[in-house]
Amino acid sequence: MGSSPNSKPKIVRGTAGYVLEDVPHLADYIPDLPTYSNPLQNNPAYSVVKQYFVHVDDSVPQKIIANKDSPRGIHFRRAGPRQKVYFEADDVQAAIVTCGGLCPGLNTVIRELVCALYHMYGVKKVLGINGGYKGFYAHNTISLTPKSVNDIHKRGGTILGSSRGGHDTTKIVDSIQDRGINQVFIIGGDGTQRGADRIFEEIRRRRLKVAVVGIPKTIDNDIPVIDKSFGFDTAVEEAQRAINAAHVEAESGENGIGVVKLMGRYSGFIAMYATLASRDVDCCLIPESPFYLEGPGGLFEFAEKRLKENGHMVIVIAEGAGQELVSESIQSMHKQDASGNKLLQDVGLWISQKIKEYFTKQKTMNINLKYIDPTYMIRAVPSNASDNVYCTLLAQSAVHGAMAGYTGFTSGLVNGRQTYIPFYRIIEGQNKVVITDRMWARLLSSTNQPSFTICKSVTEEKREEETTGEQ
Ligand SMILES: Nc1ncnc2c1ncn2[C@@H]1O[C@H](COP(=O)(O)OP(=O)(O)O)[C@@H](O)[C@H]1O
Ligand SMILES: O=P(O)(O)OC[C@H]1O[C@](O)(COP(=O)(O)O)[C@@H](O)[C@@H]1O
Ligand SMILES: [Mg+2]
Repeated sequence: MGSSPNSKPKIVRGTAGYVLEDVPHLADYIPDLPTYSNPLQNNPAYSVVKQYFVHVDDSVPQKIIANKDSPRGIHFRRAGPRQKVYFEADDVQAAIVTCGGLCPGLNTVIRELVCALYHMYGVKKVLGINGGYKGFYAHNTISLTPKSVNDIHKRGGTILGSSRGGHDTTKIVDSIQDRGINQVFIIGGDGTQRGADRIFEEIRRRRLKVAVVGIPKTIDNDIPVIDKSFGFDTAVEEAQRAINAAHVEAESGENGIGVVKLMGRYSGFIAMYATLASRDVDCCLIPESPFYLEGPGGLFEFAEKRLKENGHMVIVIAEGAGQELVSESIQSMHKQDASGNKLLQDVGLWISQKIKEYFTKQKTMNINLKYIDPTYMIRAVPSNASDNVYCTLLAQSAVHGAMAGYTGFTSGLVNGRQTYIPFYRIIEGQNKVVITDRMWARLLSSTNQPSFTICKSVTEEKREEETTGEQ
Protein backbone atom coordinates (compact mmCIF):
# COMPACT_ATOMS: atom_id res chain seq x y z
CA MET A 1 0.00 0.00 0.00
CA GLY A 2 1.28 3.48 -0.84
CA SER A 3 1.80 6.36 1.56
CA SER A 4 -1.27 7.53 3.40
CA PRO A 5 -3.32 10.05 1.42
CA ASN A 6 -3.40 13.62 2.61
CA SER A 7 -6.30 14.26 4.98
CA LYS A 8 -5.82 18.00 5.45
CA PRO A 9 -8.97 20.15 5.55
CA LYS A 10 -10.30 21.04 2.09
CA ILE A 11 -10.51 24.80 2.08
CA VAL A 12 -11.73 26.67 -1.00
CA ARG A 13 -11.31 30.45 -1.09
CA GLY A 14 -13.37 32.85 -3.22
CA THR A 15 -13.84 36.56 -3.61
CA ALA A 16 -14.64 39.02 -0.81
CA GLY A 17 -13.35 36.73 1.93
CA TYR A 18 -15.48 33.72 0.91
CA VAL A 19 -14.24 30.47 2.49
CA LEU A 20 -15.73 27.01 1.85
CA GLU A 21 -14.83 24.41 4.48
CA ASP A 22 -15.46 21.54 2.11
CA VAL A 23 -16.00 17.86 2.88
CA PRO A 24 -13.86 15.01 1.56
CA HIS A 25 -14.98 13.07 -1.52
CA LEU A 26 -14.22 9.47 -2.52
CA ALA A 27 -12.70 10.85 -5.74
CA ASP A 28 -10.06 12.68 -3.63
CA TYR A 29 -8.25 9.42 -3.01
CA ILE A 30 -9.67 6.96 -5.58
CA PRO A 31 -8.93 8.03 -9.18
CA ASP A 32 -11.23 7.46 -12.17
CA LEU A 33 -14.38 6.57 -10.26
CA PRO A 34 -17.35 6.07 -12.61
CA THR A 35 -20.42 8.24 -12.12
CA TYR A 36 -24.09 7.49 -12.85
CA SER A 37 -27.22 9.56 -13.39
CA ASN A 38 -29.17 10.15 -10.22
CA PRO A 39 -32.18 7.75 -10.29
CA LEU A 40 -34.25 10.52 -8.68
CA GLN A 41 -34.58 12.22 -12.03
CA ASN A 42 -36.98 9.45 -13.09
CA ASN A 43 -38.86 9.54 -9.81
CA PRO A 44 -42.33 11.08 -10.33
CA ALA A 45 -42.24 12.66 -6.88
CA TYR A 46 -39.21 14.74 -7.80
CA SER A 47 -39.50 15.31 -11.53
CA VAL A 48 -42.08 18.04 -10.87
CA VAL A 49 -39.84 19.86 -8.41
CA LYS A 50 -38.07 22.65 -10.22
CA GLN A 51 -34.33 22.71 -9.57
CA TYR A 52 -34.54 19.65 -7.39
CA PHE A 53 -30.84 18.95 -7.75
CA VAL A 54 -28.52 21.08 -5.70
CA HIS A 55 -26.04 23.14 -7.69
CA VAL A 56 -22.56 21.79 -7.23
CA ASP A 57 -21.28 25.17 -5.99
CA ASP A 58 -24.07 25.92 -3.52
CA SER A 59 -22.97 26.62 0.04
CA VAL A 60 -24.44 27.92 3.28
CA PRO A 61 -22.83 30.67 5.39
CA GLN A 62 -21.92 29.89 8.98
CA LYS A 63 -22.69 33.42 10.11
CA ILE A 64 -25.65 35.30 8.70
CA ILE A 65 -25.33 38.53 10.66
CA ALA A 66 -23.28 40.88 8.53
CA ASN A 67 -22.65 44.54 7.88
CA LYS A 68 -21.60 46.24 4.68
CA ASP A 69 -17.87 45.72 5.30
CA SER A 70 -18.00 42.13 6.61
CA PRO A 71 -16.09 39.49 4.65
CA ARG A 72 -18.34 36.73 3.31
CA GLY A 73 -16.78 34.29 5.80
CA ILE A 74 -16.98 30.54 6.33
CA HIS A 75 -19.44 28.41 4.35
CA PHE A 76 -20.42 24.75 4.33
CA ARG A 77 -21.45 22.64 1.37
CA ARG A 78 -25.21 22.67 0.86
CA ALA A 79 -26.78 19.24 1.34
CA GLY A 80 -29.15 17.62 -1.14
CA PRO A 81 -29.31 15.38 -4.21
CA ARG A 82 -26.72 15.76 -6.94
CA GLN A 83 -27.23 15.15 -10.67
CA LYS A 84 -24.45 12.55 -10.68
CA VAL A 85 -24.03 9.77 -8.14
CA TYR A 86 -21.02 7.55 -7.42
CA PHE A 87 -22.88 4.34 -6.54
CA GLU A 88 -25.23 2.06 -8.46
CA ALA A 89 -28.15 0.91 -6.30
CA ASP A 90 -27.37 -2.80 -6.65
CA ASP A 91 -23.77 -2.28 -5.55
CA VAL A 92 -24.62 -0.49 -2.32
CA GLN A 93 -24.34 -2.32 0.99
CA ALA A 94 -25.28 0.26 3.62
CA ALA A 95 -24.90 -0.03 7.39
CA ILE A 96 -26.47 1.96 10.21
CA VAL A 97 -25.21 2.14 13.80
CA THR A 98 -26.35 4.11 16.87
CA CYS A 99 -23.83 4.91 19.65
CA GLY A 100 -23.74 6.73 23.00
CA GLY A 101 -26.67 7.74 25.22
CA LEU A 102 -30.28 7.65 24.08
CA CYS A 103 -31.98 10.63 22.49
CA PRO A 104 -35.55 11.05 21.18
CA GLY A 105 -35.58 10.58 17.41
CA LEU A 106 -32.98 7.82 17.00
CA ASN A 107 -35.56 5.44 15.57
CA THR A 108 -36.92 8.11 13.23
CA VAL A 109 -33.44 8.67 11.79
CA ILE A 110 -32.98 4.90 11.32
CA ARG A 111 -36.38 4.64 9.63
CA GLU A 112 -35.77 7.55 7.30
CA LEU A 113 -32.27 6.37 6.32
CA VAL A 114 -33.72 3.00 5.32
CA CYS A 115 -36.65 4.58 3.45
CA ALA A 116 -34.47 7.14 1.65
CA LEU A 117 -32.04 4.44 0.53
CA TYR A 118 -34.85 2.14 -0.66
CA HIS A 119 -37.37 4.54 -2.09
CA MET A 120 -35.17 7.31 -3.47
CA TYR A 121 -32.18 5.35 -4.71
CA GLY A 122 -33.41 1.74 -4.98
CA VAL A 123 -30.83 0.44 -2.49
CA LYS A 124 -32.03 -2.89 -1.11
CA LYS A 125 -29.18 -3.98 1.16
CA VAL A 126 -29.25 -2.12 4.49
CA LEU A 127 -27.73 -3.63 7.61
CA GLY A 128 -28.40 -2.55 11.17
CA ILE A 129 -25.38 -2.95 13.46
CA ASN A 130 -26.48 -4.05 16.93
CA GLY A 131 -25.23 -2.40 20.11
CA GLY A 132 -23.08 0.54 18.98
CA TYR A 133 -19.49 0.49 17.70
CA LYS A 134 -18.63 -2.85 19.28
CA GLY A 135 -21.52 -4.35 17.30
CA PHE A 136 -19.35 -4.20 14.17
CA TYR A 137 -17.17 -6.97 15.58
CA ALA A 138 -18.97 -8.41 18.62
CA HIS A 139 -22.67 -8.65 17.79
CA ASN A 140 -25.02 -9.80 15.06
CA THR A 141 -26.41 -7.52 12.39
CA ILE A 142 -30.01 -7.28 11.25
CA SER A 143 -31.37 -6.63 7.81
CA LEU A 144 -33.45 -3.45 7.65
CA THR A 145 -36.29 -2.89 5.18
CA PRO A 146 -38.97 -0.20 4.93
CA LYS A 147 -41.41 -2.81 6.22
CA SER A 148 -39.34 -3.73 9.27
CA VAL A 149 -38.82 -0.07 10.25
CA ASN A 150 -42.29 1.12 9.31
CA ASP A 151 -43.54 2.21 12.75
CA ILE A 152 -40.35 2.41 14.80
CA HIS A 153 -40.51 6.22 14.93
CA LYS A 154 -43.36 5.84 17.41
CA ARG A 155 -41.01 4.20 19.92
CA GLY A 156 -38.36 5.72 22.15
CA GLY A 157 -34.77 4.45 22.29
CA THR A 158 -33.11 2.74 19.35
CA ILE A 159 -34.16 -0.58 17.81
CA LEU A 160 -30.49 -1.24 17.11
CA GLY A 161 -29.34 -0.81 20.69
CA SER A 162 -26.46 1.45 21.68
CA SER A 163 -23.36 1.37 23.86
CA ARG A 164 -20.46 3.35 25.23
CA GLY A 165 -16.80 2.33 24.81
CA GLY A 166 -15.57 -0.47 22.57
CA HIS A 167 -14.33 1.70 19.73
CA ASP A 168 -11.58 -0.30 18.05
CA THR A 169 -10.85 1.36 14.72
CA THR A 170 -8.98 -1.52 13.13
CA LYS A 171 -11.56 -4.14 14.09
CA ILE A 172 -14.42 -1.91 12.92
CA VAL A 173 -12.84 -1.16 9.54
CA ASP A 174 -11.87 -4.85 9.10
CA SER A 175 -15.52 -5.71 9.69
CA ILE A 176 -16.71 -3.04 7.24
CA GLN A 177 -14.33 -4.46 4.64
CA ASP A 178 -15.23 -8.12 5.34
CA ARG A 179 -18.97 -7.45 5.10
CA GLY A 180 -18.58 -5.47 1.88
CA ILE A 181 -20.18 -2.39 3.44
CA ASN A 182 -19.67 0.73 1.31
CA GLN A 183 -21.90 3.31 3.02
CA VAL A 184 -21.76 3.68 6.82
CA PHE A 185 -24.27 5.90 8.62
CA ILE A 186 -23.14 6.61 12.17
CA ILE A 187 -25.65 8.21 14.52
CA GLY A 188 -24.20 9.58 17.74
CA GLY A 189 -22.86 12.46 19.81
CA ASP A 190 -19.46 14.12 20.12
CA GLY A 191 -17.70 10.88 21.15
CA THR A 192 -19.33 8.98 18.29
CA GLN A 193 -18.36 11.62 15.72
CA ARG A 194 -14.73 11.39 16.97
CA GLY A 195 -14.93 7.65 16.44
CA ALA A 196 -16.47 8.19 12.97
CA ASP A 197 -13.56 10.46 12.06
CA ARG A 198 -11.08 7.75 13.04
CA ILE A 199 -13.01 5.19 10.95
CA PHE A 200 -13.03 7.60 8.01
CA GLU A 201 -9.25 8.20 8.29
CA GLU A 202 -8.56 4.45 8.36
CA ILE A 203 -10.87 3.83 5.38
CA ARG A 204 -9.14 6.60 3.51
CA ARG A 205 -5.73 5.15 4.43
CA ARG A 206 -6.83 1.79 3.00
CA ARG A 207 -8.28 3.65 -0.04
CA LEU A 208 -11.63 1.91 0.23
CA LYS A 209 -14.70 3.09 -1.67
CA VAL A 210 -16.71 3.51 1.52
CA ALA A 211 -18.64 6.68 2.39
CA VAL A 212 -18.57 7.47 6.13
CA VAL A 213 -21.42 9.72 7.21
CA GLY A 214 -22.24 11.07 10.68
CA ILE A 215 -25.64 12.14 11.96
CA PRO A 216 -25.31 14.27 15.10
CA LYS A 217 -27.25 13.02 18.11
CA THR A 218 -27.03 14.86 21.39
CA ILE A 219 -29.81 15.54 23.82
CA ASP A 220 -27.51 18.07 25.54
CA ASN A 221 -27.23 20.07 22.28
CA ASP A 222 -23.47 20.22 22.86
CA ILE A 223 -22.33 19.65 19.25
CA PRO A 224 -20.82 22.79 17.70
CA VAL A 225 -21.64 24.45 14.35
CA ILE A 226 -25.15 22.98 13.94
CA ASP A 227 -28.24 24.99 14.91
CA LYS A 228 -29.48 22.27 17.24
CA SER A 229 -29.57 18.54 17.51
CA PHE A 230 -32.58 16.32 16.88
CA GLY A 231 -34.36 15.31 20.09
CA PHE A 232 -33.60 18.63 21.75
CA ASP A 233 -37.08 20.10 21.15
CA THR A 234 -38.67 16.91 22.43
CA ALA A 235 -36.47 17.00 25.56
CA VAL A 236 -37.44 20.61 26.27
CA GLU A 237 -41.10 19.75 25.80
CA GLU A 238 -40.92 16.67 28.00
CA ALA A 239 -39.07 18.64 30.70
CA GLN A 240 -42.17 20.85 31.00
CA ARG A 241 -44.01 17.96 32.58
CA ALA A 242 -41.44 17.65 35.36
CA ILE A 243 -41.29 21.40 35.90
CA ASN A 244 -45.05 21.53 36.01
CA ALA A 245 -45.16 18.76 38.62
CA ALA A 246 -42.51 20.58 40.68
CA HIS A 247 -44.58 23.76 40.47
CA VAL A 248 -47.80 22.03 41.52
CA GLU A 249 -46.01 20.43 44.50
CA ALA A 250 -44.33 23.71 45.48
CA GLU A 251 -47.52 25.75 45.19
CA SER A 252 -49.47 23.30 47.32
CA GLY A 253 -47.11 23.07 50.28
CA GLU A 254 -46.16 25.73 52.84
CA ASN A 255 -43.00 27.43 51.58
CA GLY A 256 -42.75 24.80 48.89
CA ILE A 257 -39.57 24.43 46.87
CA GLY A 258 -39.50 22.24 43.75
CA VAL A 259 -36.09 21.20 42.46
CA VAL A 260 -35.84 19.65 38.97
CA LYS A 261 -32.60 18.21 37.58
CA LEU A 262 -32.30 18.12 33.80
CA MET A 263 -29.64 16.65 31.54
CA GLY A 264 -26.67 18.70 30.37
CA ARG A 265 -23.19 17.55 31.29
CA TYR A 266 -21.27 20.59 30.09
CA SER A 267 -24.00 22.53 28.28
CA GLY A 268 -27.11 23.88 29.94
CA PHE A 269 -29.31 24.27 26.86
CA ILE A 270 -32.12 21.96 28.00
CA ALA A 271 -32.31 23.72 31.38
CA MET A 272 -32.20 27.17 29.76
CA TYR A 273 -34.86 26.48 27.11
CA ALA A 274 -37.07 24.49 29.49
CA THR A 275 -36.94 27.44 31.91
CA LEU A 276 -37.73 29.98 29.21
CA ALA A 277 -40.60 27.83 27.95
CA SER A 278 -42.14 27.18 31.35
CA ARG A 279 -42.38 30.62 33.11
CA ASP A 280 -42.83 28.72 36.39
CA VAL A 281 -39.11 28.55 37.12
CA ASP A 282 -37.63 31.00 39.63
CA CYS A 283 -34.00 30.03 39.18
CA CYS A 284 -32.10 28.12 36.48
CA LEU A 285 -28.58 26.86 37.21
CA ILE A 286 -26.33 25.67 34.36
CA PRO A 287 -22.70 24.51 34.09
CA GLU A 288 -21.64 27.61 32.15
CA SER A 289 -22.73 30.05 34.87
CA PRO A 290 -21.01 29.46 38.21
CA PHE A 291 -23.20 30.14 41.24
CA TYR A 292 -22.76 30.25 44.99
CA LEU A 293 -25.03 29.50 47.91
CA GLU A 294 -24.23 31.74 50.87
CA GLY A 295 -23.99 35.47 51.41
CA PRO A 296 -25.34 38.49 49.52
CA GLY A 297 -26.44 37.66 45.99
CA GLY A 298 -26.27 33.92 46.75
CA LEU A 299 -28.91 31.24 46.14
CA PHE A 300 -30.03 30.99 49.81
CA GLU A 301 -30.70 34.72 50.08
CA PHE A 302 -32.65 34.60 46.79
CA ALA A 303 -34.67 31.54 47.89
CA GLU A 304 -35.63 33.22 51.16
CA LYS A 305 -36.73 36.34 49.31
CA ARG A 306 -38.82 34.40 46.75
CA LEU A 307 -40.50 32.32 49.44
CA LYS A 308 -41.41 35.46 51.38
CA GLU A 309 -42.78 37.10 48.21
CA ASN A 310 -44.57 34.14 46.57
CA GLY A 311 -44.75 31.37 49.16
CA HIS A 312 -43.15 28.89 46.76
CA MET A 313 -40.35 28.54 44.20
CA VAL A 314 -39.02 26.22 41.47
CA ILE A 315 -35.34 25.63 40.77
CA VAL A 316 -34.14 23.94 37.57
CA ILE A 317 -30.59 22.66 37.69
CA ALA A 318 -28.58 21.09 34.86
CA GLU A 319 -26.71 17.94 35.88
CA GLY A 320 -23.30 19.51 35.21
CA ALA A 321 -23.97 22.74 37.16
CA GLY A 322 -22.00 23.49 40.32
CA GLN A 323 -19.88 20.35 40.08
CA GLU A 324 -16.94 22.22 41.64
CA LEU A 325 -19.11 23.02 44.69
CA VAL A 326 -20.30 19.41 44.96
CA SER A 327 -16.73 18.07 44.86
CA GLU A 328 -15.78 20.50 47.64
CA SER A 329 -18.31 18.92 49.96
CA ILE A 330 -18.48 15.33 48.70
CA GLN A 331 -15.25 13.50 47.98
CA SER A 332 -15.07 13.10 44.22
CA MET A 333 -14.11 9.67 42.90
CA HIS A 334 -13.11 10.85 39.37
CA LYS A 335 -14.95 7.91 37.86
CA GLN A 336 -15.51 7.63 34.12
CA ASP A 337 -17.99 5.76 31.93
CA ALA A 338 -16.87 3.22 29.30
CA SER A 339 -16.37 6.01 26.74
CA GLY A 340 -14.16 8.05 29.08
CA ASN A 341 -16.82 10.65 29.98
CA LYS A 342 -16.51 11.89 33.57
CA LEU A 343 -19.26 10.55 35.82
CA LEU A 344 -20.90 13.45 37.63
CA GLN A 345 -22.17 13.67 41.21
CA ASP A 346 -25.92 14.14 41.67
CA VAL A 347 -26.08 17.92 41.95
CA GLY A 348 -29.87 17.85 42.39
CA LEU A 349 -29.66 15.73 45.49
CA TRP A 350 -26.77 17.81 46.81
CA ILE A 351 -28.45 21.18 46.32
CA SER A 352 -31.70 19.91 47.84
CA GLN A 353 -29.79 18.80 50.93
CA LYS A 354 -27.94 22.13 51.19
CA ILE A 355 -31.17 24.13 50.94
CA LYS A 356 -32.82 22.00 53.64
CA GLU A 357 -29.80 22.39 55.93
CA TYR A 358 -29.79 26.16 55.43
CA PHE A 359 -33.44 26.66 56.37
CA THR A 360 -33.15 24.28 59.34
CA LYS A 361 -30.20 26.31 60.61
CA GLN A 362 -31.83 29.68 59.93
CA LYS A 363 -35.06 28.76 61.72
CA THR A 364 -36.76 31.62 59.82
CA MET A 365 -39.27 29.38 58.02
CA ASN A 366 -40.21 25.76 57.57
CA ILE A 367 -39.81 24.66 53.98
CA ASN A 368 -41.24 21.75 51.98
CA LEU A 369 -38.78 20.65 49.35
CA LYS A 370 -39.50 18.10 46.63
CA TYR A 371 -36.72 16.90 44.32
CA ILE A 372 -37.65 15.55 40.88
CA ASP A 373 -35.09 13.80 38.66
CA PRO A 374 -36.85 13.10 35.33
CA THR A 375 -33.65 12.73 33.27
CA TYR A 376 -34.01 9.18 31.94
CA MET A 377 -37.76 9.62 31.47
CA ILE A 378 -37.09 12.60 29.20
CA ARG A 379 -34.49 10.72 27.17
CA ALA A 380 -36.67 7.68 26.59
CA VAL A 381 -39.67 9.27 24.88
CA PRO A 382 -40.29 9.14 21.11
CA SER A 383 -39.53 12.35 19.24
CA ASN A 384 -42.21 15.00 18.81
CA ALA A 385 -43.60 16.21 15.47
CA SER A 386 -41.00 18.89 14.81
CA ASP A 387 -38.11 16.56 15.69
CA ASN A 388 -39.61 13.88 13.41
CA VAL A 389 -39.50 16.31 10.49
CA TYR A 390 -35.96 17.34 11.42
CA CYS A 391 -34.80 13.69 11.67
CA THR A 392 -36.27 13.04 8.22
CA LEU A 393 -34.37 15.92 6.63
CA LEU A 394 -31.10 14.93 8.34
CA ALA A 395 -31.45 11.32 7.19
CA GLN A 396 -32.39 12.19 3.61
CA SER A 397 -29.50 14.67 3.38
CA ALA A 398 -27.11 12.04 4.72
CA VAL A 399 -28.21 9.55 2.03
CA HIS A 400 -27.97 12.15 -0.78
CA GLY A 401 -24.41 12.97 0.39
CA ALA A 402 -23.26 9.36 0.54
CA MET A 403 -24.74 8.56 -2.90
CA ALA A 404 -22.97 11.64 -4.31
CA GLY A 405 -19.64 10.23 -3.08
CA TYR A 406 -19.06 12.64 -0.22
CA THR A 407 -17.52 11.14 2.89
CA GLY A 408 -16.03 12.15 6.26
CA PHE A 409 -18.92 14.52 6.93
CA THR A 410 -21.75 15.12 9.34
CA SER A 411 -25.18 16.01 8.08
CA GLY A 412 -26.34 19.11 9.96
CA LEU A 413 -28.57 22.15 10.00
CA VAL A 414 -26.78 25.52 9.75
CA ASN A 415 -28.90 28.65 9.82
CA GLY A 416 -31.94 26.60 8.94
CA ARG A 417 -30.37 24.95 5.86
CA GLN A 418 -29.17 21.37 5.49
CA THR A 419 -25.38 21.15 5.08
CA TYR A 420 -22.43 18.75 5.00
CA ILE A 421 -19.89 19.64 7.70
CA PRO A 422 -16.39 18.11 7.78
CA PHE A 423 -15.81 15.90 10.84
CA TYR A 424 -12.95 18.05 12.13
CA ARG A 425 -15.33 20.99 12.64
CA ILE A 426 -17.85 18.87 14.54
CA ILE A 427 -15.30 17.37 16.93
CA GLU A 428 -13.15 20.42 17.59
CA GLY A 429 -15.09 21.68 20.61
CA GLN A 430 -18.38 21.79 22.44
CA ASN A 431 -21.40 23.96 21.96
CA LYS A 432 -22.08 25.81 25.20
CA VAL A 433 -24.47 28.46 26.44
CA VAL A 434 -22.59 31.76 26.16
CA ILE A 435 -23.64 33.64 29.26
CA THR A 436 -22.63 36.97 27.76
CA ASP A 437 -25.04 36.35 24.85
CA ARG A 438 -28.59 37.65 24.67
CA MET A 439 -30.30 34.31 25.30
CA TRP A 440 -28.94 34.02 28.84
CA ALA A 441 -29.79 37.69 29.45
CA ARG A 442 -33.35 36.91 28.30
CA LEU A 443 -33.53 34.09 30.81
CA LEU A 444 -32.20 36.27 33.64
CA SER A 445 -34.77 38.93 32.89
CA SER A 446 -37.52 36.32 32.67
CA THR A 447 -36.75 34.66 36.02
CA ASN A 448 -35.28 37.69 37.78
CA GLN A 449 -32.79 35.39 39.43
CA PRO A 450 -29.39 36.60 40.62
CA SER A 451 -26.69 36.58 37.96
CA PHE A 452 -24.20 35.42 40.63
CA THR A 453 -21.61 37.73 39.12
CA ILE A 454 -20.86 39.51 42.39
CA CYS A 455 -19.36 36.26 43.64
CA LYS A 456 -16.01 37.21 42.13
CA SER A 457 -15.98 40.74 43.54
CA VAL A 458 -17.04 39.43 46.97
CA THR A 459 -14.20 36.91 46.92
CA GLU A 460 -11.77 39.55 45.74
CA GLU A 461 -12.89 41.97 48.47
CA LYS A 462 -12.47 39.22 51.04
CA ARG A 463 -8.99 38.48 49.79
CA GLU A 464 -8.12 42.19 49.88
CA GLU A 465 -9.38 42.43 53.48
CA GLU A 466 -7.28 39.42 54.44
CA THR A 467 -4.18 40.90 52.78
CA THR A 468 -4.75 44.27 54.45
CA GLY A 469 -5.21 42.51 57.77
CA GLU A 470 -1.91 40.75 57.38
CA GLN A 471 0.05 44.00 56.90
N1 LIG B 1 -12.09 10.05 21.00
C1 LIG B 1 -12.73 8.97 20.56
N2 LIG B 1 -12.21 8.21 19.58
C2 LIG B 1 -12.85 7.12 19.13
N3 LIG B 1 -14.04 6.70 19.60
C3 LIG B 1 -14.62 7.40 20.57
C4 LIG B 1 -13.99 8.57 21.12
N4 LIG B 1 -14.80 9.06 22.09
C5 LIG B 1 -15.87 8.22 22.16
N5 LIG B 1 -15.77 7.24 21.25
C6 LIG B 1 -16.71 6.14 21.04
O1 LIG B 1 -17.97 6.67 20.61
C7 LIG B 1 -19.05 5.96 21.21
C8 LIG B 1 -20.00 6.89 21.89
O2 LIG B 1 -19.32 7.83 22.70
P1 LIG B 1 -19.99 8.50 23.97
O3 LIG B 1 -19.08 9.56 24.46
O4 LIG B 1 -20.38 7.44 24.93
O5 LIG B 1 -21.38 9.07 23.46
P2 LIG B 1 -21.74 10.26 22.49
O6 LIG B 1 -21.30 9.89 21.13
O7 LIG B 1 -23.19 10.33 22.61
O8 LIG B 1 -21.02 11.46 23.01
C9 LIG B 1 -18.44 4.94 22.17
O9 LIG B 1 -18.51 3.66 21.57
C10 LIG B 1 -17.00 5.42 22.33
O10 LIG B 1 -16.09 4.34 22.51
O1 LIG C 1 -26.24 7.19 32.14
P1 LIG C 1 -25.72 7.29 30.75
O2 LIG C 1 -26.39 6.39 29.80
O3 LIG C 1 -24.24 7.19 30.67
O4 LIG C 1 -26.12 8.71 30.22
C1 LIG C 1 -25.93 9.89 30.92
C2 LIG C 1 -25.48 10.98 30.01
O5 LIG C 1 -26.06 10.92 28.75
C3 LIG C 1 -26.43 12.22 28.29
O6 LIG C 1 -27.84 12.28 28.30
C4 LIG C 1 -26.02 12.45 26.88
O7 LIG C 1 -24.69 12.16 26.73
P2 LIG C 1 -24.13 11.67 25.32
O8 LIG C 1 -24.68 12.61 24.29
O9 LIG C 1 -22.65 11.72 25.45
O10 LIG C 1 -24.63 10.29 25.09
C5 LIG C 1 -25.84 13.18 29.30
O11 LIG C 1 -26.64 14.30 29.49
C6 LIG C 1 -25.78 12.32 30.54
O12 LIG C 1 -24.79 12.72 31.43
MG1 LIG D 1 -21.19 13.03 24.47
